Amino acid sequence: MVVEVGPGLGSLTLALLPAARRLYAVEIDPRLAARLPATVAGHAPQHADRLRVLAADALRIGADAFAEPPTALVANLPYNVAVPVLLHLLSQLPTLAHGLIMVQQEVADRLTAGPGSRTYGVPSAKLAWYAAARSAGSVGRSVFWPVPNVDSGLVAFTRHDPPAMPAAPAPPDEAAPGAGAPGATVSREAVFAVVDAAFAQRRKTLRAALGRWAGSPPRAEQLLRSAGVNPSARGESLTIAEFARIAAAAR
Ligand SMILES: C[S@@+](CC[C@H](N)C(=O)[O-])C[C@H]1O[C@@H](n2cnc3c(N)ncnc32)[C@H](O)[C@@H]1O
Repeated sequence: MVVEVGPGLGSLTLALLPAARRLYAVEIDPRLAARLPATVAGHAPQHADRLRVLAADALRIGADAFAEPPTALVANLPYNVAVPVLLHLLSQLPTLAHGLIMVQQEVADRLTAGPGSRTYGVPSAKLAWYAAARSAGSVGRSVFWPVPNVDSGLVAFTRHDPPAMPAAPAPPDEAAPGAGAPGATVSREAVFAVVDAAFAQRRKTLRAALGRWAGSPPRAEQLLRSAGVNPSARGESLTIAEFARIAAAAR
């Protein structure tokens, strides 16, 4: 059960159909969406019954649009909305277990970067909440016509469970109630709010960058300590598990 976002004229669609039991092609342009069945009927008639075209915006689509739960995303993602589309689909389609996407090379670098890397940021940390991602190669601009002014990169991902909350390392009098308790859960929205705040001012220490989010820098420092995170660190050095611990400390 494959989802392809932005099939356009259908060149990738035609390559995917032999390998997919069902292919949901999500295309925002109604003229391109309307042409796709005829393209497939003309070039791959033996697989035409596998295709389902959804004339829709991938940024707004939900699980109810799919008659069968999709398990894989394979797409040459529209470059201007690649990250929001990827994160939206991972949030809306819990059955999406893995995928291979082509995006602009800079975006591929950001999606696959780990903590401490210059390119590690909001897309890397948020994707890490959902999945393990790795670079799966690069595609030079010269293979496209017209030649674009960017290179492209392939990103492969495999969904994993969100980080588990470990026991709070701080003494009980410093810890917020319930912070970091074993097995405790924290919402994705709460974790992503910490990620957004930390990277909004990525050059600042977490104590300063999270000041507004926490209410004040001293309160941010208190929460960071109870989460076992150095208040002098910067967001770019934190794993998604550490962001989750900070969010848990604030509950
Ligand atoms: C980079 S082209 C890819 C075309 C084709 N997949 C290929 O590999 O040659 C982007 C395609 O995504 C579509 N698109 C752009 N934004 C979209 C969105 N939010 N939801 C669904 N499709 C979108 C465009 O209409 C276009 O067909």
